[in-house]
Amino acid sequence: MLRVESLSKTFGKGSTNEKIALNEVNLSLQEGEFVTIIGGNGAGKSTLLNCISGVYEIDEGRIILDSKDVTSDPEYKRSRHIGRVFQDPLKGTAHDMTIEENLAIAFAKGKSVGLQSGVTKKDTTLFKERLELLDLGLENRIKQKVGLLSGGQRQALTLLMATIIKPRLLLLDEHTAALDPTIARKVLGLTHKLVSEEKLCTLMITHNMKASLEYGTRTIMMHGGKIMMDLQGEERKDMTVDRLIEQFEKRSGAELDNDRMLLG
Ligand SMILES: Nc1ncnc2c1ncn2[C@@H]1O[C@H](COP(=O)(O)OP(=O)(O)OP(=O)(O)O)[C@@H](O)[C@H]1O
Repeated sequence: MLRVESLSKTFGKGSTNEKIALNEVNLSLQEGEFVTIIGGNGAGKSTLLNCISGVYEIDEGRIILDSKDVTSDPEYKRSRHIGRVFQDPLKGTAHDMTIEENLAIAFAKGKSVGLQSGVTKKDTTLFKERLELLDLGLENRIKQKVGLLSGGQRQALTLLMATIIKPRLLLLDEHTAALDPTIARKVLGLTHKLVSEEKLCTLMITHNMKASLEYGTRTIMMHGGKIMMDLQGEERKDMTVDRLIEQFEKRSGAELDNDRMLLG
Protein backbone atom coordinates (compact mmCIF):
# COMPACT_ATOMS: atom_id res chain seq x y z
CA MET A 1 0.00 0.00 0.00
CA LEU A 2 2.62 2.53 1.15
CA ARG A 3 6.32 1.87 0.95
CA VAL A 4 8.91 4.35 2.12
CA GLU A 5 12.40 3.27 1.09
CA SER A 6 15.63 4.71 2.50
CA LEU A 7 14.06 8.14 2.89
CA SER A 8 16.48 10.91 3.86
CA LYS A 9 15.86 14.61 4.33
CA THR A 10 18.29 17.23 5.58
CA PHE A 11 17.37 20.87 6.16
CA GLY A 12 19.90 23.66 5.57
CA LYS A 13 22.42 21.37 3.87
CA GLY A 14 25.94 22.78 4.04
CA SER A 15 24.93 25.58 6.40
CA THR A 16 25.76 25.93 10.09
CA ASN A 17 22.11 25.08 10.78
CA GLU A 18 22.26 21.79 8.91
CA LYS A 19 19.79 19.34 10.42
CA ILE A 20 19.27 15.73 9.40
CA ALA A 21 15.52 15.34 9.91
CA LEU A 22 15.15 11.87 8.34
CA ASN A 23 17.95 9.38 8.07
CA GLU A 24 17.31 6.43 5.74
CA VAL A 25 13.81 5.72 7.00
CA ASN A 26 12.13 2.51 5.81
CA LEU A 27 8.45 1.85 6.40
CA SER A 28 5.86 -0.42 4.80
CA LEU A 29 2.14 -0.21 5.42
CA GLN A 30 -0.35 -2.87 4.44
CA GLU A 31 -3.91 -2.18 3.31
CA GLY A 32 -6.06 -0.95 6.22
CA GLU A 33 -3.18 -0.62 8.67
CA PHE A 34 -3.58 2.15 11.28
CA VAL A 35 -0.17 3.22 12.54
CA THR A 36 0.36 5.63 15.42
CA ILE A 37 3.63 7.58 15.50
CA ILE A 38 5.29 8.87 18.64
CA GLY A 39 8.69 10.37 19.39
CA GLY A 40 10.54 13.18 21.15
CA ASN A 41 10.83 16.78 19.96
CA GLY A 42 12.43 17.08 16.54
CA ALA A 43 12.40 13.29 16.02
CA GLY A 44 11.28 13.73 12.40
CA LYS A 45 7.60 12.79 12.70
CA SER A 46 6.10 15.78 10.87
CA THR A 47 8.90 15.77 8.31
CA LEU A 48 8.06 12.15 7.50
CA LEU A 49 4.40 13.05 6.85
CA ASN A 50 5.44 16.15 4.87
CA CYS A 51 7.76 14.07 2.68
CA ILE A 52 5.08 11.41 2.08
CA SER A 53 2.50 14.05 1.12
CA GLY A 54 4.95 15.92 -1.11
CA VAL A 55 5.22 19.15 0.93
CA TYR A 56 8.99 18.61 1.04
CA GLU A 57 11.19 17.30 -1.72
CA ILE A 58 13.29 14.47 -0.42
CA ASP A 59 17.07 14.14 -0.74
CA GLU A 60 17.20 10.40 -1.18
CA GLY A 61 14.92 7.39 -1.24
CA ARG A 62 11.60 6.47 -2.79
CA ILE A 63 7.94 6.74 -1.88
CA ILE A 64 5.66 4.13 -3.38
CA LEU A 65 1.90 4.48 -3.07
CA ASP A 66 -0.23 1.64 -4.43
CA SER A 67 2.74 0.20 -6.35
CA LYS A 68 3.28 3.56 -8.05
CA ASP A 69 6.45 5.55 -7.49
CA VAL A 70 5.19 9.01 -6.45
CA THR A 71 8.57 10.36 -5.32
CA SER A 72 8.66 13.07 -7.95
CA ASP A 73 4.91 13.81 -8.03
CA PRO A 74 4.05 17.29 -6.73
CA GLU A 75 1.92 17.71 -3.61
CA TYR A 76 -1.28 18.61 -5.49
CA LYS A 77 -1.10 15.38 -7.47
CA ARG A 78 -0.53 13.22 -4.38
CA SER A 79 -3.34 15.02 -2.55
CA ARG A 80 -5.85 13.24 -4.81
CA HIS A 81 -4.97 10.03 -2.97
CA ILE A 82 -3.85 11.36 0.39
CA GLY A 83 -6.14 12.93 3.03
CA ARG A 84 -4.55 15.14 5.70
CA VAL A 85 -5.64 16.67 8.98
CA PHE A 86 -3.36 19.09 10.83
CA GLN A 87 -3.10 20.20 14.43
CA ASP A 88 -4.64 23.62 13.80
CA PRO A 89 -8.46 23.38 13.58
CA LEU A 90 -8.44 26.56 11.44
CA LYS A 91 -6.31 24.95 8.76
CA GLY A 92 -8.52 22.35 7.14
CA THR A 93 -11.74 24.30 6.56
CA ALA A 94 -12.80 27.63 5.04
CA HIS A 95 -14.32 29.63 7.90
CA ASP A 96 -16.51 31.98 5.83
CA MET A 97 -18.09 29.15 3.86
CA THR A 98 -20.91 26.92 5.10
CA ILE A 99 -20.49 23.35 6.33
CA GLU A 100 -22.20 22.18 3.15
CA GLU A 101 -19.90 24.24 0.90
CA ASN A 102 -16.82 22.95 2.68
CA LEU A 103 -17.97 19.36 2.24
CA ALA A 104 -18.80 20.05 -1.41
CA ILE A 105 -15.23 21.23 -2.05
CA ALA A 106 -13.84 18.06 -0.46
CA PHE A 107 -16.33 15.95 -2.40
CA ALA A 108 -15.41 17.61 -5.72
CA LYS A 109 -11.88 16.25 -5.31
CA GLY A 110 -13.17 12.91 -6.53
CA LYS A 111 -14.95 14.25 -9.60
CA SER A 112 -13.54 15.02 -13.01
CA VAL A 113 -13.09 18.65 -13.98
CA GLY A 114 -16.29 19.73 -15.74
CA LEU A 115 -18.51 17.56 -13.59
CA GLN A 116 -18.40 19.87 -10.59
CA SER A 117 -21.90 21.24 -10.95
CA GLY A 118 -22.60 22.69 -7.51
CA VAL A 119 -24.31 20.90 -4.64
CA THR A 120 -27.08 18.56 -5.73
CA LYS A 121 -29.89 17.24 -3.54
CA LYS A 122 -28.18 13.87 -3.60
CA ASP A 123 -24.94 15.45 -2.36
CA THR A 124 -26.76 17.18 0.50
CA THR A 125 -28.34 13.88 1.56
CA LEU A 126 -24.94 12.22 1.55
CA PHE A 127 -23.36 15.10 3.51
CA LYS A 128 -26.09 14.88 6.14
CA GLU A 129 -25.62 11.13 6.44
CA ARG A 130 -21.88 11.57 6.91
CA LEU A 131 -22.36 14.40 9.42
CA GLU A 132 -24.69 12.21 11.46
CA LEU A 133 -21.75 9.86 12.03
CA LEU A 134 -20.07 12.62 14.01
CA ASP A 135 -22.94 12.70 16.49
CA LEU A 136 -22.45 16.45 16.97
CA GLY A 137 -25.75 17.62 15.46
CA LEU A 138 -23.94 19.27 12.54
CA GLU A 139 -26.33 17.64 10.06
CA ASN A 140 -28.91 20.22 11.21
CA ARG A 141 -26.52 23.13 10.68
CA ILE A 142 -25.22 22.58 7.15
CA LYS A 143 -26.13 26.10 6.01
CA GLN A 144 -24.14 27.65 8.85
CA LYS A 145 -20.69 29.12 8.38
CA VAL A 146 -17.86 26.98 9.64
CA GLY A 147 -16.45 29.99 11.53
CA LEU A 148 -19.27 29.50 14.05
CA LEU A 149 -18.09 26.02 15.02
CA SER A 150 -15.89 25.16 18.00
CA GLY A 151 -12.35 23.85 17.46
CA GLY A 152 -13.45 20.27 18.12
CA GLN A 153 -16.40 20.52 15.76
CA ARG A 154 -14.13 21.96 13.07
CA GLN A 155 -11.59 19.19 13.52
CA ALA A 156 -14.34 16.56 13.28
CA LEU A 157 -15.57 18.24 10.09
CA THR A 158 -12.03 18.36 8.68
CA LEU A 159 -11.69 14.65 9.35
CA LEU A 160 -14.92 14.01 7.50
CA MET A 161 -13.73 16.17 4.60
CA ALA A 162 -10.43 14.31 4.42
CA THR A 163 -12.27 11.00 4.15
CA ILE A 164 -15.47 11.81 2.21
CA ILE A 165 -13.71 10.57 -0.91
CA LYS A 166 -11.96 7.50 0.43
CA PRO A 167 -8.24 8.37 0.42
CA ARG A 168 -5.64 5.68 -0.24
CA LEU A 169 -3.76 7.09 2.71
CA LEU A 170 -4.81 9.27 5.65
CA LEU A 171 -2.20 11.40 7.41
CA LEU A 172 -3.06 12.86 10.81
CA ASP A 173 -0.51 15.24 12.33
CA GLU A 174 -1.40 15.66 16.02
CA HIS A 175 -4.92 16.50 14.93
CA THR A 176 -6.29 16.45 18.48
CA ALA A 177 -3.40 18.27 20.21
CA ALA A 178 -5.05 21.71 20.18
CA LEU A 179 -8.36 20.46 21.60
CA ASP A 180 -9.39 20.21 25.23
CA PRO A 181 -9.05 16.64 26.58
CA THR A 182 -12.74 15.71 26.44
CA ILE A 183 -13.18 16.91 22.86
CA ALA A 184 -9.82 15.39 21.90
CA ARG A 185 -11.06 11.97 23.08
CA LYS A 186 -14.25 12.41 21.11
CA VAL A 187 -12.34 13.28 17.92
CA LEU A 188 -9.98 10.34 18.52
CA GLY A 189 -12.98 8.02 18.94
CA LEU A 190 -14.39 9.37 15.73
CA THR A 191 -11.07 8.87 13.98
CA HIS A 192 -11.08 5.26 15.10
CA LYS A 193 -14.64 4.82 13.85
CA LEU A 194 -14.01 6.34 10.41
CA VAL A 195 -10.67 4.60 9.93
CA SER A 196 -11.95 1.16 10.90
CA GLU A 197 -15.27 1.44 9.05
CA GLU A 198 -13.57 2.54 5.84
CA LYS A 199 -10.46 0.38 6.45
CA LEU A 200 -8.27 3.40 5.79
CA CYS A 201 -4.53 3.07 5.67
CA THR A 202 -3.56 5.68 8.28
CA LEU A 203 -0.51 7.30 9.85
CA MET A 204 -1.34 9.30 13.00
CA ILE A 205 1.20 11.35 14.93
CA THR A 206 0.21 11.77 18.54
CA HIS A 207 1.94 13.14 21.61
CA ASN A 208 -0.32 11.04 23.79
CA MET A 209 1.47 7.76 24.51
CA LYS A 210 -1.62 6.16 25.97
CA ALA A 211 -3.60 7.01 22.84
CA SER A 212 -0.76 5.69 20.67
CA LEU A 213 -1.25 2.23 22.17
CA GLU A 214 -5.02 2.44 22.52
CA TYR A 215 -5.79 3.42 18.94
CA GLY A 216 -4.58 1.82 15.75
CA THR A 217 -3.00 -1.54 14.98
CA ARG A 218 0.69 -0.67 15.13
CA THR A 219 2.90 1.93 16.83
CA ILE A 220 6.22 3.29 15.65
CA MET A 221 8.54 5.41 17.72
CA MET A 222 10.95 7.83 16.06
CA HIS A 223 14.16 9.30 17.37
CA GLY A 224 16.88 11.31 15.61
CA GLY A 225 15.30 10.91 12.18
CA LYS A 226 15.00 7.14 12.44
CA ILE A 227 12.34 4.61 13.37
CA MET A 228 13.69 3.05 16.53
CA MET A 229 10.73 0.95 17.59
CA ASP A 230 8.01 -0.78 15.59
CA LEU A 231 5.37 -2.38 17.79
CA GLN A 232 2.78 -4.79 16.45
CA GLY A 233 0.79 -7.86 17.50
CA GLU A 234 1.31 -9.40 20.92
CA GLU A 235 4.27 -7.17 21.78
CA ARG A 236 2.08 -4.10 21.30
CA LYS A 237 -0.89 -5.62 23.11
CA ASP A 238 1.24 -6.19 26.22
CA MET A 239 2.90 -2.77 26.09
CA THR A 240 2.25 -0.12 28.73
CA VAL A 241 3.16 3.57 28.71
CA ASP A 242 5.77 3.05 31.46
CA ARG A 243 7.42 0.22 29.54
CA LEU A 244 7.31 2.27 26.36
CA ILE A 245 9.23 5.11 28.04
CA GLU A 246 11.67 2.60 29.54
CA GLN A 247 12.22 0.99 26.11
CA PHE A 248 12.67 4.37 24.48
CA GLU A 249 15.35 5.44 26.94
CA LYS A 250 17.11 2.10 26.73
CA ARG A 251 17.20 2.00 22.92
CA SER A 252 17.97 5.67 22.31
CA GLY A 253 20.31 6.19 25.25
CA ALA A 254 18.47 9.48 25.77
CA GLU A 255 15.78 10.75 28.07
CA LEU A 256 12.41 11.38 26.50
CA ASP A 257 12.36 15.15 26.07
CA ASN A 258 8.80 15.63 24.91
CA ASP A 259 6.97 17.04 27.92
CA ARG A 260 3.61 16.85 26.21
CA MET A 261 4.18 13.14 25.64
CA LEU A 262 5.09 12.51 29.24
CA LEU A 263 2.18 14.52 30.56
CA GLY A 264 -0.34 13.23 28.04
N1 LIG B 1 11.22 23.62 7.38
C1 LIG B 1 12.25 23.33 8.16
N2 LIG B 1 13.43 24.01 8.07
C2 LIG B 1 14.48 23.71 8.85
N3 LIG B 1 14.48 22.72 9.78
C3 LIG B 1 13.35 22.02 9.92
C4 LIG B 1 12.18 22.28 9.14
N4 LIG B 1 11.20 21.41 9.51
C5 LIG B 1 11.74 20.64 10.47
N5 LIG B 1 13.03 21.00 10.72
C6 LIG B 1 13.93 20.38 11.70
O1 LIG B 1 13.95 18.98 11.42
C7 LIG B 1 13.92 18.22 12.63
C8 LIG B 1 12.70 17.31 12.63
O2 LIG B 1 11.55 18.15 12.77
P1 LIG B 1 10.05 17.59 12.81
O3 LIG B 1 9.14 18.77 12.80
O4 LIG B 1 9.88 16.58 11.76
O5 LIG B 1 10.03 16.87 14.23
P2 LIG B 1 8.81 16.27 15.05
O6 LIG B 1 9.19 14.89 15.43
O7 LIG B 1 7.54 16.45 14.30
O8 LIG B 1 8.88 17.17 16.36
P3 LIG B 1 7.77 17.83 17.32
O9 LIG B 1 7.15 16.72 18.13
O10 LIG B 1 8.60 18.75 18.17
O11 LIG B 1 6.79 18.55 16.45
C9 LIG B 1 13.94 19.24 13.76
O12 LIG B 1 15.26 19.41 14.20
C10 LIG B 1 13.42 20.50 13.12
O13 LIG B 1 13.93 21.65 13.75
